[in-house]
Amino acid sequence: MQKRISLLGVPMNLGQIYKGVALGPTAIRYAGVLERLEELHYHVTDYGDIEIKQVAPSIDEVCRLRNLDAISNISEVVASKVDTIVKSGEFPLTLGGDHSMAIGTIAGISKHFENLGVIWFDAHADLNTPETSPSGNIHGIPLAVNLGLGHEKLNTVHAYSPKIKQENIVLIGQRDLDPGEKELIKKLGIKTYTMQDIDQLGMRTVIEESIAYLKDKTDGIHLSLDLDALDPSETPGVGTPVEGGISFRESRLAMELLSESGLITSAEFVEVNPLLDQRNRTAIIAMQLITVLFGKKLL
Ligand SMILES: NC(=[NH2+])NCCC[C@H](N)C(=O)O
Ligand SMILES: [Mn+2]
Ligand SMILES: [Mn+2]
Repeated sequence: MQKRISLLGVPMNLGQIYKGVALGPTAIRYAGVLERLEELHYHVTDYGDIEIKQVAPSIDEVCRLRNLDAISNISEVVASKVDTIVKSGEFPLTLGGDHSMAIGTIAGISKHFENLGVIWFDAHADLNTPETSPSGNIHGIPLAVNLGLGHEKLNTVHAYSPKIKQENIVLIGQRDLDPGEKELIKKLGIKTYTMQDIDQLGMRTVIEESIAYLKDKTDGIHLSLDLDALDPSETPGVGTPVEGGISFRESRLAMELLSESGLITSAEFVEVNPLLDQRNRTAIIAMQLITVLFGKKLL
């Protein structure tokens, strides 16, 4: 992995209903992420947080998505910033913020790759479309948007679409899929390791198979890690917790294997909400997973 990292906070909270997720980047910084990465001899440039102006909550009259225009505008800003970071040759490490930020991050990153792979580590698939979304919350649709299946105003962020191909995606950790998402996964044949698959195969096999699946057909892999992939007993500070999740130790193993593969070219850690957390535990776990992804060993 590269020795230069760019850290960028995206305090996005318009993709769901809990405001506290805007404090996620700050909480992960307080957990010491910058210092820990420097101890691992990375040169870290901290670009601070993207400015997110708070807007009056809105619901689009036609498609029922919440805060559509605001998220579309912010995604453009995020995409440009991340694009600049990738151009500079540094590793983009973004901290969230709700998962709707992945509309902007992947828009900025994927432009630089022919075939960007994406590992979506999440209790959810975030593959709803405006038609299938049960909530109208845009954090439930970013992966579909990146496939070009979202709303026009989101699909066209950074002036190209689609951002990624269905065969370059691996989903890991799912246990709460809406009916429309299940249909889409089957229709598109998206590689998916639900919690049942993780229990059957073990995390080592899941990650080894994921790497084997993506390795030859992609020229970079983005890790999009939603902290709600982990079990809420270990990461309670998330807005949409789902029981029966991945343990911290399995997650750490996953990060270790991804680190050793040397294939990860960008990463984001999202959905940390300190107002729903206990003693900053969720941010601390995010920080620990980040350090393992960047090569930290226990001995
Ligand atoms: N990034 C997340 N935590 N997404 C949760 C999505 C929940 C649900 N599937 C929805 O569309 O509303
Ligand atoms: Mn999730
Ligand atoms: Mn998510």
